[in-house]
Amino acid sequence: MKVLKFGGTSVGSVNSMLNVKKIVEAIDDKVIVVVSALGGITDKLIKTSNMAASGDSGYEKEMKEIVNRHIEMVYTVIPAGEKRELLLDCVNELLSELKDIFQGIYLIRDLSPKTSSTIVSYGERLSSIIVATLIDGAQWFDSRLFIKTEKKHNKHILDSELTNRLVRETFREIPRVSLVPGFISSDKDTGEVTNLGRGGSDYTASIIAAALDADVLEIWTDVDGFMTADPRVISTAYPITELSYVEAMELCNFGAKVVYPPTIYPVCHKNIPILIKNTFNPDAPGTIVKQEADHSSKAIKGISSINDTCLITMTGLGMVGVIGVNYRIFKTLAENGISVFLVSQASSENSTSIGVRNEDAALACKVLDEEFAKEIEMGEISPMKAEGGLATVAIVGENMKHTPGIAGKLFGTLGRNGINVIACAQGASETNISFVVEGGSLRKTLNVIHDSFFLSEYQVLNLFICGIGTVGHSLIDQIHSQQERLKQERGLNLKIVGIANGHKAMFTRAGIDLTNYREELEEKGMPSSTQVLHDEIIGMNIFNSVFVDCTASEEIASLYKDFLGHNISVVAANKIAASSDYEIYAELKRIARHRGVKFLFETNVGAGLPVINTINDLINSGDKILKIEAVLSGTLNYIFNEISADVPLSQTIRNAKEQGYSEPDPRIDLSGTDVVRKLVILAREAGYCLNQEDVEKHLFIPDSFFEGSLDDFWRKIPSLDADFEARRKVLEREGKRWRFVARFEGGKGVVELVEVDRHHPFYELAGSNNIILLTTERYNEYPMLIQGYGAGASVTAAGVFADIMSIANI
Ligand SMILES: NC(=O)C1=CN([C@@H]2O[C@H](COP(=O)(O)OP(=O)(O)OC[C@H]3O[C@@H](n4cnc5c(N)ncnc54)[C@H](OP(=O)(O)O)[C@@H]3O)[C@@H](O)[C@H]2O)C=CC1
Ligand SMILES: N[C@@H](CC=O)C(=O)O
Repeated sequence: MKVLKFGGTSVGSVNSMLNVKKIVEAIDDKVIVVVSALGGITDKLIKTSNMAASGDSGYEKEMKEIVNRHIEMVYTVIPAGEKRELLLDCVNELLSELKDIFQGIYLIRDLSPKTSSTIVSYGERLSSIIVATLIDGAQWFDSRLFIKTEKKHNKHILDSELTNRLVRETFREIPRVSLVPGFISSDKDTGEVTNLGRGGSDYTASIIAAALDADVLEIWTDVDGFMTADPRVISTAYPITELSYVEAMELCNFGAKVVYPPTIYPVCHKNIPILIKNTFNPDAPGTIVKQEADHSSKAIKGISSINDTCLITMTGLGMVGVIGVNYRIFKTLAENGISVFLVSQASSENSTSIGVRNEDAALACKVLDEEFAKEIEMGEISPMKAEGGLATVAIVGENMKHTPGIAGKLFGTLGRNGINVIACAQGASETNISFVVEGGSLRKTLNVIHDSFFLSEYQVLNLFICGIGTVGHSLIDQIHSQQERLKQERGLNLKIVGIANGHKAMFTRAGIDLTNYREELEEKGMPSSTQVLHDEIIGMNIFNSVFVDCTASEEIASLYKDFLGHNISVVAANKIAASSDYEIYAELKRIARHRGVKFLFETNVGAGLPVINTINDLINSGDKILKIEAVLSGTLNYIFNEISADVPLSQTIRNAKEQGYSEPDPRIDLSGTDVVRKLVILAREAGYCLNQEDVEKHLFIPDSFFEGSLDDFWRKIPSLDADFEARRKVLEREGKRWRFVARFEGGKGVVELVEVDRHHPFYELAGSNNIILLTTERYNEYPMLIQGYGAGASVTAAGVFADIMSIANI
């Protein structure tokens, strides 16, 4: 025998009603069907009662709507004929009783709890007779006759013993289909109508299932079962196939409103499984709740949350070692009907925090301040401190028991994403870890935990790409072409959630489709500005996020500090920050370390060559960099390799720009600034404190060429062509080549144009290549040499990509 319960949404519309009929009639076994009121009717009954009691004649309109809803339902789901007429008689009679009760309330302006209970009972009484008529051969039973309550502490509590006996007597002979109104009951002494509380229809079904030893209790609702997290917040949440009774209890007690919490106990006691099914998607497997749920699966089964938390904290040295303080706190709160859902006490006993709903906070503080008035007056305890606008999150799962590292993983993940845990609690049962965070962090918190505990086969990195020129565009292309492979083979979901250039910016949590991102940015992007980027990226408060700077902008570099401070890693092709004032460089590194995020800029020197990582590896293993000698400018090396009798200096500069080697403003390369920046960065990474102004520069283009605008520069530069050609010829005759060399030794840096002969290691350096010679304590007689492409779109983008991958750490 099965007990099926259909909730308000399942009997709320014509289609869902017909689904209920189909589901029940398809069952071969005997079945007891418990139904709630038509969706929304209980709320409407309460609202209409309150209106009538307050003398608002608008109650009549509400009543009319209640009447119409039921009559229309009868006309649409029950075919014309004798059955419908009989049903209409019953429905009209109930509705007319209800109308009279409302009128009475309106006249005397009084609404007693007893009348309220009577009124809400009409919802289930009406819905159940409609469904009983709809389902072929169904027999209707009045649950007020066998679900009995007694009054305790001013509340109507189920009398289990009496109810069980009456249920067994009522269903001594179980018809093929029985129809029972859920939620409603009656007082065992007075016979007055009572109820089992909002959501009580689940409980009715569970009581009947347990009393009659049903094979299964099926709860038919409007979702596919218990979900791993709130699907309105977590788009990747999915139904949980199996839960133990304890796990289900933990989840539904705390946020997940799939089942009314008291429902679990009666069936758990009898070891009857609960199957949660979706009336609107009956083919979905749903969630099965039973004694022993699958232990081989993930450590946590679900995440629940309440975005309505106020933390009340009581502190004071006067609490330390004093017996009975907690007893007084909970007694006082209980006496005032305040429910506490989280308790956290320091082992020093000098502070206790309790989580209550925001609406209860003022009263809780007041009654506790009164209870501890003496201690507060003596200064032994401080007045209660209430911190509202918080959210409580719980992770639940029986597999957490005796599994080390779950709390570590949880709090580590939260910390890395800059989520501050205000209070936490874990019971010794180890099936639930609850913690409190700022309300504004709830979405990020749920995403972070869901991603790390449920989607671990797909680690997500959320990328904001700023700058889509030579490097940025190539990077996006590379990511686009590797996205699927990384997902399948490496379990990494690289999601670009923001793209910006100097004019437009676009952001989306779901990830940008990279096929036509340029057109989309142009058409749909919002105007871009440093402030917009700052506010949008921090405002999105998205987990595992990385800001990728492919601009050469000083303003964009000035954002890193705030991004790192908000736990957003930074990957920069832009050299401005790492080569700016030493204090800024050091502070950015400090913030990144402190926040547990990364500030990476490998491509700042030698594009995709592993220069900075190599220096870091040498230093970390105890080596010391004694000397750096290098050609660090791809542009300048290209120019000095390309210049010839046919290709003058000015043309080589234009060619370097076209090849994507030079800076957005090539004067940065030609003035030696780019190389100075690189040398400063290398020296700093090698452990020296060097600033750009400390580097000695011997340039080959007069300073006057860098004055004025970029257009002025392009106009003036051909005037140097003849002189350079004359000097080049002399050099050629001598069998030498120009190399722009950067040197750092003994704390001093120099950049200069050097004429090298064929014996020099830099002589053969082709194209835009870079070369770096590192003399260290270990690599002394024979320095370490790193050589290869030192500029260009694809190699630089690949270097940025490698930095991103090292954040993913896979
Ligand atoms: N090219 C190379 O070989 C290497 C380059 N780098 C570094 O990479 C960076 C990018 O170089 P590259 O791709 O060649 O430069 P590009 O000039 O080709 O591209 C720069 C991009 O940055 C955007 N941008 C500029 N200012 C802003 C701003 N304030 N806000 C948002 N976006 C902005 C530009 O947008 P818009 O077009 O709208 O102005 C453009 O999309 C530089 O810092 C460079 O030093 C590092 C190693 C090698
Ligand atoms: N403009 C730079 C590009 C790499 O940093 C260069 O020419 O080396």
